[in-house]
Amino acid sequence: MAKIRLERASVSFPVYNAASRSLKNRVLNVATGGAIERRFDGLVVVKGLDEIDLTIHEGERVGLVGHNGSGKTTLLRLLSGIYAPTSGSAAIDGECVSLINIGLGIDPEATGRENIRLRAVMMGMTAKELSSKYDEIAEFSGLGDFLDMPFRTYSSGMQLRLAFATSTSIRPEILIMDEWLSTGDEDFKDRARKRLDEIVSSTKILILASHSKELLLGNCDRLIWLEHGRVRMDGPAKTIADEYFGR
Ligand SMILES: Nc1ncnc2c1ncn2[C@@H]1O[C@H](COP(=O)(O)OP(=O)(O)OP(=O)(O)O)[C@@H](O)[C@H]1O
Repeated sequence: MAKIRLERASVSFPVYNAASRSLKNRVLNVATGGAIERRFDGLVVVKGLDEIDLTIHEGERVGLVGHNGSGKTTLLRLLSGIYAPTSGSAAIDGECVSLINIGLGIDPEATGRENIRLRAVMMGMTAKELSSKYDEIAEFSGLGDFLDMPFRTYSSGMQLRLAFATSTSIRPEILIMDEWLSTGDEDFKDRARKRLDEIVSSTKILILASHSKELLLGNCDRLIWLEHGRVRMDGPAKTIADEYFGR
């Protein structure tokens, strides 16, 4: 069973060149950002996430909302295994794929074909899995002969096609997203939307951070409202969306 469990999980960022003398130990009176603190040894740290307790079970579709800097991306990165908690614990059970940065692992000098392989390895695909999916990825990209050209020669839409085709080729148990990837020309947009719907509906756990009420209500049944790196509210999507966005 896929499952996520965070216990008092914090992620803090040390900032070595902060103009720390100007930092007042003020109460948080702005909506944005995590808490900025000066540690006992004088170092300034930003608390991206502050002692989060969270359990997500198989079958849940969870949306993250919150103002800029409230900790959404930090939480997605923690759940994807990009960050480890600086204190507390994070147990992620299940094969997890993050579509947060689909360009990760791309080498601009390598060809499209080589980049499909690079990205696949980064996503944890085995050689056998890749060989069974390779032709489908190449075809979905619609890049034809350009697959033998270096990635740097691609237009931005072509770059996206390749990264998207590769990143959405597996069906993970846990899917992590922060935007609906649907750029590209009309033809690709349509196909991309369909493929994304497929991967979203087959995943056992979805975590989606967004500022769009429509997107969140359309895809999530539970919403978590983050504020200053803490959970402000957690509950049924509609209830929390009404509170956060207003009715
Ligand atoms: N690499 C970093 N170094 C220092 N501070 C960071 C770093 N990454 C994030 N933070 C801080 O952690 C806090 C949470 O940031 P995060 O990116 O998680 O917010 P967010 O909710 O995704 O915001 P947005 O909606 O603007 O994308 C912010 O105060 C930010 O300044």
